[in-house]
Amino acid sequence: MTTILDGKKTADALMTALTETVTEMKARGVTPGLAVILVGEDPASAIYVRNKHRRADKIGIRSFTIAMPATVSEADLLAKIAELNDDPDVDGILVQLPLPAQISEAAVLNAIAPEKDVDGFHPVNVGRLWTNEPGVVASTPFGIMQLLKAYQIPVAGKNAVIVGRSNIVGRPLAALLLNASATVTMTHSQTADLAAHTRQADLLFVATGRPEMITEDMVKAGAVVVDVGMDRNAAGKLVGDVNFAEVAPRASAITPVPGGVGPMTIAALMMQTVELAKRRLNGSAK
Ligand SMILES: Nc1nc(=O)c2c([nH]1)NC[C@@H]1CN(c3ccc(C(=O)N[C@@H](CCC(=O)O)C(=O)O)cc3)C=[N+]21
Repeated sequence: MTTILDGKKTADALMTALTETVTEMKARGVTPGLAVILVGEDPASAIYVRNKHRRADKIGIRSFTIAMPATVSEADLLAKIAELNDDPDVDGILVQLPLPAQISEAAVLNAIAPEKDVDGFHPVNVGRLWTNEPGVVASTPFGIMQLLKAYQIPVAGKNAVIVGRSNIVGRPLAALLLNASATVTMTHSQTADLAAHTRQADLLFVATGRPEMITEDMVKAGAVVVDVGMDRNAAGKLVGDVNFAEVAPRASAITPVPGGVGPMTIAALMMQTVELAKRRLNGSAK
């Protein structure tokens, strides 16, 4: 029997608990505030923006999107970030990726104040993560760790294999798994004999953006499979990076798409926005 790792249900439960925290914070005069900057029209980003605001409204977080045209200049985007860095009502700032080609992603991520960097993409927060110091962590990997925890899936000593080395998923996930004492293998588009690696995985994480690329023969029987993909297949249906129909019967547990990692990413973002806002209650400078 395969366990379906239900991200929607798990996120709902986490958010119910968080609503209580937010209610208490508001009574003490602090409403957590999240600013999202969306440049242009990436479809995955649009889904993310919509679901984020829905979730924030439900739990009492003040969230707003600043939409900028795909043609915006880097200088204008940086000026907007500077304004949000100085806005005392904004606890978290998130710039949706990817950005259009004329804008340097590094310049933008460096411009966000590390204390407001709710995505954990600023080099200071990346450094904290890799040195296992407390800090903000990218929402998708953080959400995945919360999902494993909710299902009491052991991580320490397990062979964790990650397919995909992006800055927003693969790399920070590797750090979190390492901090949780897994034995971590990073694989990517240039890995020789990918299947030889994935077949060793007790825990397999896939974040490549290649629809249904992980097939049954690439998975060890009884593995836990976490699918970070959000792709459209040839028929236009939303699918993950894992061929669910083939792989699910072989796995001990697996995330669905949709309803797996996506809702957990949003839950993680809300949790971290509230964590950043708590500093206002404690009166520390920001
Ligand atoms: N700075 C930055 N951080 C990100 O974390 C980031 C980003 N930029 N850019 C875009 C991608 C995409 N992303 C999603 C998260 C959740 C869902 C989500 O809620 N999915 C649901 C709903 C799917 C649906 O409604 O069709 C699900 O999987 O069940 C989708 C997409 C975060 N990303």
